[in-house]
Amino acid sequence: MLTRLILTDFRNHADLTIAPGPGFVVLTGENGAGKTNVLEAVSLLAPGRGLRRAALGDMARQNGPGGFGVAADLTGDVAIATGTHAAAPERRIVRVQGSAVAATALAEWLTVVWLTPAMDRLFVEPAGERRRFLDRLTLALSSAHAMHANRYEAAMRARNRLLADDAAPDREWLSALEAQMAEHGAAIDAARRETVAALAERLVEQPDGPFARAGLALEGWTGASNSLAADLARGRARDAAAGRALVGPHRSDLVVTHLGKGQAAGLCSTGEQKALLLGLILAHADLVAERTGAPPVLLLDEVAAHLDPLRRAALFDRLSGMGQVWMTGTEDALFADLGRDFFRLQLT
Ligand SMILES: Nc1ncnc2c1ncn2[C@@H]1O[C@H](COP(=O)(O)OP(=O)(O)OP(=O)(O)O)[C@@H](O)[C@H]1O
Repeated sequence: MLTRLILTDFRNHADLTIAPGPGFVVLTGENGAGKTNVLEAVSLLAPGRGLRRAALGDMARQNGPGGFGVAADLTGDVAIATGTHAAAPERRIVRVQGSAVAATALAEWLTVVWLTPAMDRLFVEPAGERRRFLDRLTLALSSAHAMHANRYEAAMRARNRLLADDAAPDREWLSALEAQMAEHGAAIDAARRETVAALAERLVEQPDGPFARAGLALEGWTGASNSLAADLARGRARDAAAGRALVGPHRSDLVVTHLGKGQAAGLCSTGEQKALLLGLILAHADLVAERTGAPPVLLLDEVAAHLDPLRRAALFDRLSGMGQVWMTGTEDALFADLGRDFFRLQLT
C-alpha cells in the first residue's frame, strides 16, 4: 500500500505529492486533468511498462527538463522510485531503499492490478492481448514467470533468425534453442494453467451481481497435449517459410465465457463484457491477497461512471476492505456512496 506518491515531470504533472489513506483513493477532475496519468505512475511501481504500455520517452513532461520521476513510500518504511534522466530518456532507473535494482525486483514489494477503459475490447481483440493480460495476472502469482517468458522469447527470436538467415542452419544449434523453448515454454504454460484454474475456481463461487461470472479456459497451443521440442523440430521448414514459430505458448489464448449466459465473452454486450472483466479483476485481487498475504493496490480507471447506481453501490461494497483502491471519475457525485471516510483529490 502506498502512503505517499510523488510525481516529478511525469506527463502533465510537474510536481504532485499525494499522501493517500489505506482504503479508497478517489481522484476527480475534468477530462484531461491527469487522473489516468496518476494511475499510470502507480502502475510503474510494479514490473512492466505500466497500464498504457507506453514508451518511457512519452512519459516525461513535454516542455519539461526531460526525464521524469515517480517515487513512493510503502507501508513498512519502504521507499521505491522509478524514472528516467534527461540524458537517457529511454533507460528506466529503479531504486528500492535508494539502491538500484532491476524492474522485475519490484514484484517483491508491490502488486498493482488495474482495470482501464483501454481494456474494454479485451474479449474481441486478437489473442495476443488476452495472453498479455493472462501473463500479467500470472506474474502477480508467480514471480518466475517473467524470467521464463524472457528466456522463451530470446530462444524463439534466435531460432527465427537462424531459420531466416541460414539456408542450411546448424541442426545442433537449432535443437539446443528448441530445447530451451520447450523447457521455458512448459513452465510458462504450467503457470498460466495454474492461474486459470485458481481464478476459474474463485469465479464459480463468486455471486452474480454487478460483476458477471466468467468461465476461463486456456486454448490454442497447450503444453498438456503437445511435445514442444518435437513439434518445433518437425516444423522447421514450415516455420522458416512463415518467418516465425507457429507452435508454442506464444500462440495460446485465454478463452472467456459468460457463465450466466453460456455465451462467448466477445458476443456479450459492452456492459456485460465490462462486468465480466470486473469480476475477473476482483477475483484476481482476492487471489493475490490470499497468496501473498497482502491485497494488491487496485487501480480502477473510470469504472464508477459506467455503472448504474445500484451496481456502483454493490461494487463499492465489494471493494471495501480490499486494501487500497484507487478510482477516478469526473464528478464527485459518483463517489457519494463511499461515505465520508476516504481520501479524495481534485485535480485541475
Ligand atoms: N508527456 C506529457 N507531457 C505533458 N502532458 C501530457 C503528457 N502525456 C500526456 N499528457 C497530457 O495529459 C492529459 C491526459 O491526462 P489523463 O489521461 O490522465 O486525463 P484524465 O484526467 O484521465 O482524463 P479523462 O477524464 O478524459 O480520462 C492530456 O491533456 C495530455 O495532453
